[in-house]
Amino acid sequence: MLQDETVTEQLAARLALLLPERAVLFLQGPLGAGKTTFSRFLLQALGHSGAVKSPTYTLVEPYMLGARQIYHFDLYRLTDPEELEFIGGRDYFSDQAICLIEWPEQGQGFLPEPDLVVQLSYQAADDEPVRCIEMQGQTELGRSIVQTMSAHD
Ligand SMILES: Nc1ncnc2c1ncn2[C@@H]1O[C@H](COP(=O)(O)OP(=O)(O)OP(=O)(O)O)[C@@H](O)[C@H]1O
Repeated sequence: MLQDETVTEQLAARLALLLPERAVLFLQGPLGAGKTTFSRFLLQALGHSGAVKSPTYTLVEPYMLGARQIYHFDLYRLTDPEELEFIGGRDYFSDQAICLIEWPEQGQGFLPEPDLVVQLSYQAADDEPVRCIEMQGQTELGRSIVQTMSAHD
């Protein structure tokens, strides 16, 4: 699916409506593909107002939105997945929370199975950047989210 910011915002808003209190989302794609932008739109759709801090240095940024706990991870700077242990990773993942995880490849072996993989890609074509977002459901929850979203495409 081709994406500009408005389409990305709408997609994130639709996804937000379908997320239960506990879900694990992997946000994958190369540098600059739009992972943080997608996270920002999703957090805003879940009720966050104001800036979204990039958790590149802190690894994780927590949000309490209404009754919902959300953890936004950026694991780009993780050199060893075991570092997640030191920041209390297992507690985050066992919580009743929505975990948005950028660069999940860096946490391999330590992260829970994702419900949904959001794959973002970016290509420069004739000066016009072309962005795509694909969603893949990996659990029953993830598959039902993808099915519901595709039904309204
Ligand atoms: N759907 C979109 N439409 C237009 N511009 C976008 C879109 N998504 C992201 N951008 C722009 O692309 C740039 C990179 O986006 P972003 O920081 O979200 O990428 P990222 O994948 O998180 O990068 P990194 O891996 O470096 O953290 C930003 O300038 C952002 O405004």
